[in-house]
Amino acid sequence: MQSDLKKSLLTPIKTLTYCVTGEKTRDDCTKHKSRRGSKVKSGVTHLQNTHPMRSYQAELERERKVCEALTAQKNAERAAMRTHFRRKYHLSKNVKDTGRVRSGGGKVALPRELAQMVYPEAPVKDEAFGLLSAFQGLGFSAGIYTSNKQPKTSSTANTEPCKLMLCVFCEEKRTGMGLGVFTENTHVLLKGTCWTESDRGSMLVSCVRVGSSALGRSLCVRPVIRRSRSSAGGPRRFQDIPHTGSNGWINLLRFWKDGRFSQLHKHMENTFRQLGPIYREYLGSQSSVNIMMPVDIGELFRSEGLHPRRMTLQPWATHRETRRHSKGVFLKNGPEWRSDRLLLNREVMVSSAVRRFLPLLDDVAQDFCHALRQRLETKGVGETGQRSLTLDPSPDLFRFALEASCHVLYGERIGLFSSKPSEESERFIWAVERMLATTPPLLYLPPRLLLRLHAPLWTQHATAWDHIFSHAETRIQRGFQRLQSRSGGPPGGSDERFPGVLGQLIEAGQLSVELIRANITELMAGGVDTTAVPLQFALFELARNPDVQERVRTQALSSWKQAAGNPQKALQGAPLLKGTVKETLRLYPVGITVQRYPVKDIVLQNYHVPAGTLVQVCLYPLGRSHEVFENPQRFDPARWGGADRGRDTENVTMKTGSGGGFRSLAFGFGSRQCVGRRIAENEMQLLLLHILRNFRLSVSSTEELNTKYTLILQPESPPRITFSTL
Ligand code: HEM
Repeated sequence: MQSDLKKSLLTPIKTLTYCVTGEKTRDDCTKHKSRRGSKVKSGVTHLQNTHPMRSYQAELERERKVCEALTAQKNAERAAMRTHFRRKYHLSKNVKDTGRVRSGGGKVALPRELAQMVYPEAPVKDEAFGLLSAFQGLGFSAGIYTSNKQPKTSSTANTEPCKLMLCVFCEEKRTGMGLGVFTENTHVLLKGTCWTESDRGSMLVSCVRVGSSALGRSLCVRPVIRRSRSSAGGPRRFQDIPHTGSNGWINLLRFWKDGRFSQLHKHMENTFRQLGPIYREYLGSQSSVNIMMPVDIGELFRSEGLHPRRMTLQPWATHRETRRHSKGVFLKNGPEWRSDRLLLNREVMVSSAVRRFLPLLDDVAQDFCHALRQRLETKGVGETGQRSLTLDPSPDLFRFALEASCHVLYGERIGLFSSKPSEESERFIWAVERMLATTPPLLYLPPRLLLRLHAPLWTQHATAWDHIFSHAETRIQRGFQRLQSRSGGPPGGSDERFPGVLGQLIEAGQLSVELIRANITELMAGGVDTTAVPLQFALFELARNPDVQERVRTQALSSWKQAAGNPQKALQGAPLLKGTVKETLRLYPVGITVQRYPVKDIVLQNYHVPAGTLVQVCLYPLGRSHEVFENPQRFDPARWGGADRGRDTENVTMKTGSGGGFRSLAFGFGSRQCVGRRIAENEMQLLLLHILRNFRLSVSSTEELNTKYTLILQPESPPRITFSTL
């Protein structure tokens, strides 16, 4: 019975197997088919039960299980990381985490490097980046350091054991996830990319995840990728631009936690080193593409359009809106900006305007030196005529900048070099400093919400602005009265003195009173710290480079002599003074970025960047880049061509097509560049001229100055400088 049953079942199965495998002749098959007639059909329904199909299905099932296990493991890893970071940063709990960890088998075996990051024994260098890169291998959107779509790499190739590496370019040791060994070109970076010593900028090495080998193993390094600008496929996609993590809020949290806002310039420099000459950054709700190479800046400049736009400083704009003040050129955009800007250019940018205000700046600079000489005589040490005094010059420089601004803008001296400067002026300086310091943290928060909440940060910011406005208002009122009394005077007896930019604007009568007020207040607010701070850096650099100081002095003295008291001629004959200002701003750019929204799609570093993207030119890394400047650490005013008198080689090297220019950008570029540029440049050069004529500068330590960023770049603590009479 049993054997009968076996036979009756096995025979059709065998026959069908032959049909499928072809082990027997086709004839057999057909013979059988014809013999069994309609039964064949029912045989086909059993096809799935045949041996090869069963094994195939079993294999599929095995693979599915492996796949599920891998996914569970991957999810569990992510969950473990999330839990870790949630705990660490006190973020709200996600119920999925425990579920995922359970589905991953309860005990999640993290790759060794990952485990080290989650439970570090010793903090790794550059921890914040380590945390970010921890997400990289997991394909977790919050922290990918290189482009989010990495090219696939064969898992067999170049998977070498991970080790501690030394990057020959930045000479930093790298540890953590994604480390790999790369033999051919000697060095490799774990987080993203690095330029090789021999071919910086074009050879990139990046970490990629290699299929399932990333689970339980480290990431591996793929071979050098040559990035060709003329790649046959055209520019790469915007999404492929390397970035510092796609979750802006996590990035923002990290920025706050690490106090990275005050070191934004250094952060940018490091990020370029790690990711190459272009990267994207998400911070809170903002995102930008950051660049630093002159060739890219040239490209950006050519796409800025007729009404170039910068990133709006929202806290400033909100202050104007809530107080119902008009906005000046700094905050305006479009045709409105352009018409105001053209009128202002006439009063502060064109050479006839410069000729008008130069003598006023010269007066203030000479008075500064006179007051300092007197102080040396009374408080300095040494014999009469050879006195020296060591001091922190920053309070004096702030007073100088305010006095100079008031003289040029209002045509008024406010007596800040007297032994007892007015309290009102001191309060103004304090208000500008407060306003600048409270701006960066407010940039990433909604000011109107803070206003409603009466947040102290917002209150401080708004109060500082109110103070700046009331200071300007008093002077503007006085300016109007002065002009009225002047126009009411006897015919022919009018006062021919320069009435200041304010007076010029009133006389021209093309801007409304409200717009004059808005613009003059902006010029006042923008004109003090921006010049006082670079002057600190300039004095420090001259003091710690005595040879440079001597060369600049020699040229300045001879030019001053020849100019016979004409400040304009004196500056023209001493281009090293201009070089000193440029060199100072190269190393210590006041505003660390210049931003633009291109009006058309552009290609930067062979990546497509759509119109309307916020692109930031990062001035600090640019000024210190070996790619752009020879020996960038050296303070060398002659690099700008001042050694042979009267030539401004910046213009000579300004080859827009090749990006040959676009190296000295502290004042921005194009039609939207700093409107106070001519005031600032001349003010600083004249002060340096008179200081070098009067004093020898020295410092006790030639160590680098630590810097911090509070909307402007400034020394962490002001340098002390010794002034000795010549
Ligand atoms: C060393 C000193 C200074 C530096 C480095 C500096 C830098 C800058 C930069 C980078 C910009 C943006 C330019 C752009 O987007 O292309 C700017 C804009 C501006 N600066 Fe300055 N600045 C300085 C001094 C001054 C002074 C003395 C004043 C006023 C007297 C001033 C008033 C302004 C104003 C009103 C704008 C907005 C211009 C516009 O949007 O049209 N700055 N400055």
